[in-house]
Amino acid sequence: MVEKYCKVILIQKSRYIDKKFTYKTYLDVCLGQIVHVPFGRGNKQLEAIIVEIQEKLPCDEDKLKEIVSLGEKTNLDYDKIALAFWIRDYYMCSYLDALSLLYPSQIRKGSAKFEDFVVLKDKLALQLEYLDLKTNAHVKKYLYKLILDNVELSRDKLNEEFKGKNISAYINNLKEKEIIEIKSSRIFRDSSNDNINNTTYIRHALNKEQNNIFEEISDELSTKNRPVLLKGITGSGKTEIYMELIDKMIEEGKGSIVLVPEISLTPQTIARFTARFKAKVAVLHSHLSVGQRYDEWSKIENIDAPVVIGARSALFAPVRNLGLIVIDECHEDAYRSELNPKYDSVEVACKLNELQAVSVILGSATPKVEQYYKAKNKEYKLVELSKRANNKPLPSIEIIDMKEDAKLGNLSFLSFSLQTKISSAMKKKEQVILFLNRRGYANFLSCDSCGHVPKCKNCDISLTYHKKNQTLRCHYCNFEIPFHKSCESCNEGTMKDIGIGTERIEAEVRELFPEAKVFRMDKDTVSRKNSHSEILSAFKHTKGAILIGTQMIGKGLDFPMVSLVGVINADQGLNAPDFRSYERMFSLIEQVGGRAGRGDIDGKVLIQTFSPDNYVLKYILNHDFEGFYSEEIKLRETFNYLPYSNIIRVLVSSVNEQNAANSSMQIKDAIIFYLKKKSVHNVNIMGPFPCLVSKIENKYRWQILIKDSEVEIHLIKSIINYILTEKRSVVLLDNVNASVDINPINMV
Ligand SMILES: Nc1ncnc2c1ncn2[C@@H]1O[C@H](COP(=O)(O)OP(=O)(O)OP(=O)(O)O)[C@@H](O)[C@H]1O
Ligand SMILES: [Zn+2]
Repeated sequence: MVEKYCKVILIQKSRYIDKKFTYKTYLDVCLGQIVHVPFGRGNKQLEAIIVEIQEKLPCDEDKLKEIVSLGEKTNLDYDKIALAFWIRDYYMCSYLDALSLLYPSQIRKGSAKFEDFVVLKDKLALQLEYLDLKTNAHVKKYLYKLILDNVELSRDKLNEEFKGKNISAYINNLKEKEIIEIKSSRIFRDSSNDNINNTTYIRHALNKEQNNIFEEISDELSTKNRPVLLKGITGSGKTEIYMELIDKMIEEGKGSIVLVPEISLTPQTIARFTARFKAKVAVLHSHLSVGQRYDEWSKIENIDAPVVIGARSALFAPVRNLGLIVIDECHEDAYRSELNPKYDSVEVACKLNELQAVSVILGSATPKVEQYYKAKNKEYKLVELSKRANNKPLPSIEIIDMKEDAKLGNLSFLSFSLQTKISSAMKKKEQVILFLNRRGYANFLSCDSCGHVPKCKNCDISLTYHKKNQTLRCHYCNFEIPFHKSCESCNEGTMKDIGIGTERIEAEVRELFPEAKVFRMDKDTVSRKNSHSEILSAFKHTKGAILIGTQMIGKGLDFPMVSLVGVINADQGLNAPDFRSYERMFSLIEQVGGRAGRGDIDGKVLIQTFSPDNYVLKYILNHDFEGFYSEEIKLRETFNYLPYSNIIRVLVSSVNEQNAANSSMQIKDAIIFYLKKKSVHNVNIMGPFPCLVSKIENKYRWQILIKDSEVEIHLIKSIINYILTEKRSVVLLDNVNASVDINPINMV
């Protein structure tokens, strides 16, 4: 028997043993297989995944231990393992975290479901038995009839049908006589969404502009195959082009993956795909049970040229012969994981393009500045759709200075102008969308006597007032306390509400427009399964309706009756300490505004602001992405932000504040020490300092920010990696955790 040498990754959470270990074996192993290995001095048996197999003895390894036994085989092949290793290096996570993306523990835990079926073997014999039955043998008669009428009957369904009656004896009797047999078959758990399946879809032939773009993309994919950035204004018909490309893949026998920012927010888009590609489609919802997810995965493995639709993790679905990845609304932050590994689906997809020549299409009306920069620099192929599919113009935009309104004595959160436009839309039975990216009634409460602001007991954040439930709620950890009108701190003052949320806008709109049908869509109204699509479908079918919502309503909605979109507060989020805040403002407003005027009626967007001179608004006014980009990229260059440099954020957290602070100091010292050893002195290291939200869920949070403009990012990363694994016990005090984020989207 030949001896083989396997490098394995232990299935253990500890960062200390996040390395490849070599074992020898005489067993018949394969790559990606789970094995049991002896580990440590006590030779404790642990599970591990094989990531490399060699036939030659690695020279630096003597006295190798031997694999004890074999476990299940997985879908992890050479390509997948290579991708996981890249993810580990790039995003600085553990091997196990990276491998778990491609072989999730949920899939590991799941199992196929089997059910017993009654199968008719001898029809004639059963017919004879049936004729012999006594007239009052009702149960038996009904049972025999069912079996005669159906080729196969699920045993569970039969039990349900004959609830309370024992039919086992009858079935056993037929089995003994060899009239029927019992067969066990695999069944797939139902994971479909009724609202999605009931939608009708009309297939459009591509118009001339779409067709040109389709040809251009096809050309690129068949020759150079760089990632393609499809920049198309809202309503330009990007989705139709994706579908045409997918059709092409199917013809070639290749599978496709379509990523959408959030499955539940895009029922319309999913419905279009399901209606067009039918049984080829597998939808990976985020709320699938372990069993349902397991079944969807095996379905995907077994469909020829499947079309998988899902949120960011669907990128790792087990599609055989993957040909195309489409990332719709590629500017969305949702493509970035905030849990370890903190990967970015767009970057990983582009890596797949490089490693495995998978075609990648990134679609957006407002790509991220760094994405557009890559397209301009020919790293991506840039193609543009500049007209709406139905040739209608983009909605016209008006900016409302709320300071002027206040001078006129308007105390409402809706400007006079917006009120007038809403009422005219209501008279014409058109529809209106009002956008405010904050839920709840008021941002927070403050005592009018002592100024006390109720805060979360677990997080360093003020509580948001939810009027309907009369509660104060933490939007980070959901901690809740009942609302009291009088101040609990000074016992004298009264609590006043400050700022606005969607709940308050809803109340105001109902008061101002009592005739209108009002819908609200935010995290508080969509907690139930399917409630997103229920609200959207109700809105769609109601004339003269107003939909109020957070960023949830900005994605992919295509309602022809919407003539007016109101942005309640354009200034929101602009003061966040984040270099991306202008870019976010531009794309949010452009996207939400893009919901107006998609049908035959002209669209209008009203933007309320207290700072009408903000330069971003100037570009929004003319739908001028190009202008916005050229101004923004200059700022990025001046201040040395992405794409001109990378930011590495080391986040250190602990229940003990002092330990978090001290550990982050030690990490920083260690980074400087090792950089000096490499004779590197000019790295820009900021901090450590407490995060903007300095405590979440009882954990104190400190951070170090490193900007690499001069030095190779690989060097800094490898140093941090070394410190957080090899020197972990030295730099991290008790109960302290550290994680790394490359170019984080969230800096709080
Ligand atoms: N060739 C066509 N002929 C007629 N109608 C079309 C055509 N292509 C697309 N449409 C329609 O135009 C509308 C917009 O198309 P689609 O949703 O694909 O655009 P989009 O660019 O993905 O939009 P957004 O980014 O704003 O969500 C849809 O109602 C779609 O059915
Ligand atoms: Zn909290």
